[in-house]
Amino acid sequence: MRKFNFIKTSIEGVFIIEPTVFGDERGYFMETFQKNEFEEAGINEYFVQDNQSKSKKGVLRGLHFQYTHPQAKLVRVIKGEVFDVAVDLRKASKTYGKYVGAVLSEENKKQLYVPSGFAHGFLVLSDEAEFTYKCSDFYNHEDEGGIIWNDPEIAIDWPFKNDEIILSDKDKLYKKLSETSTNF
Ligand SMILES: Cc1cn([C@H]2C[C@H](O)[C@@H](COP(=O)(O)OP(=O)(O)O[C@H]3O[C@@H](C)C(=O)[C@@H](O)[C@H]3O)O2)c(=O)[nH]c1=O
Repeated sequence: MRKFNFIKTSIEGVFIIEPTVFGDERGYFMETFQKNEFEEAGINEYFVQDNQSKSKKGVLRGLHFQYTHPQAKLVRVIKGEVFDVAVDLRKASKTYGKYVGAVLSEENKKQLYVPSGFAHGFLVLSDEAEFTYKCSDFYNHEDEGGIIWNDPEIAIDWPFKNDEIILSDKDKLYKKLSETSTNF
């Protein structure tokens, strides 16, 4: 029996992944990652770091990447609901500068697989959200990069208005994609 449904998106290599959920009188059980099925779907990653964050409503974390140690990410929500975004930064890609957006929630249990060569970010839609993800390379502070969340050329259709959005000081300072030199 298959444990995951891999749904292709408008960007090559990005998948929405739906788990098979086994409910019973105790609650539920699901697998959240399994090497064999992911590899069959074309996702060949060796994940080396797992992260978790909690954020309040309106918090937008992103759009982040690492310049020379890019991280593929497998992301999901364990509490609440977010709008999650992956922006294609792969120079040779026919969807360069385009994005995929998906609502991920505690309820729908969907995951987003974001390959290396993407910027990633999310906006919290619920009162609070706990977010967890696997990464294919280690965090490297010196290597961190980002793109401003409201870059008009990417034109992400965030579900909240500008004045409802809470950013870190670092995320406020990022520039547009056209002013950022990446090498993916
Ligand atoms: C991301 C990260 C942060 N930190 C530390 C650095 C800092 O003191 C504190 C908070 O870091 P940040 O503000 O960068 O956290 P955050 O804004 O949540 O950064 C994350 O955003 C999402 C969208 C991603 O895709 C991730 O890859 C990562 O960039 O945690 C680590 O120690 N390891 C890590 O892997």
